[in-house]
Amino acid sequence: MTEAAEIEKKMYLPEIVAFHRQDVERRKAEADFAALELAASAHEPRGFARALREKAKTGPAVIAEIKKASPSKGLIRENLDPTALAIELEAAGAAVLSVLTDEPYFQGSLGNLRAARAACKLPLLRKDFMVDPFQVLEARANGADAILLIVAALNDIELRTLREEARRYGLDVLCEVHDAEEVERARALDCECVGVNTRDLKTFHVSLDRAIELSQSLPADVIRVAESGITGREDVQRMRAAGFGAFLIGESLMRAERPGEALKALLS
Ligand SMILES: O=P(O)(O)OC[C@@H](O)[C@@H](O)c1c[nH]c2ccccc12
Repeated sequence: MTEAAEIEKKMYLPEIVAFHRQDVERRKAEADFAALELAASAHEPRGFARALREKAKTGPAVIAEIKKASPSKGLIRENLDPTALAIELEAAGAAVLSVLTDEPYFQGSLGNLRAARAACKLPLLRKDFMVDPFQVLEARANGADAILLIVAALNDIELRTLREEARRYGLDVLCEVHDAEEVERARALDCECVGVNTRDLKTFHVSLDRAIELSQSLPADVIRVAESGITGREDVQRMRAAGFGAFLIGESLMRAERPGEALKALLS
């Protein structure tokens, strides 16, 4: 079997989502809801979409992602220090940050989210597989300003429920799509940001061209985010010319010895 066929057979997304559906039940059973609500109301959301929109007026708005590992790439950055990274990426000109909080597949944590929040003033995206409204409360309680909704992972009722919950908690939504049908399903949700993932989460195949094609059909009034596989200034410039205002960049920053310098080079 070819490597691509091997990966395709594994179908990571359904496996990851199934894990989170179970895990969230366990966490809910153990949760102190009063304490979470208190922590959530103590966090004043920093305005994720607003920061992206502002930055996109004058140049590429980068969502710099703090990510230690991934199912497709394995370990990306050993000894990942969310505090140092948040400081460095803020100084280098990131518009906002994305922090992986999935533990088993991306080696992230809610602790990393809290550390990033304490270390910088940038708005933060909780990057995880949201399947239950409980995770929205958890997101705000741990300092997130936005959540990710992956259209491929959820049915329309779940999407609507999670979107409403985000609104209730004052969090913005980055809605992730990767084909025309998903764009249509996303339209009804009226999210602040729509991200086209150039990486198909079922096969891990990356295609910037396909994302560029899809950018034409995105709703006009949203912040258009190009996600994944962006490695250089040329990629950013090409995607920007195609109508993307914001860029979600993880691996190419996390592999750099000095992620701040790598970000500055991307923005130069
Ligand atoms: O590391 P990259 O190729 O620059 O990609 C970042 C981001 O787009 C990617 O991590 C991502 C996009 N959608 C996701 C959903 C879940 C977890 C991770 C992701």
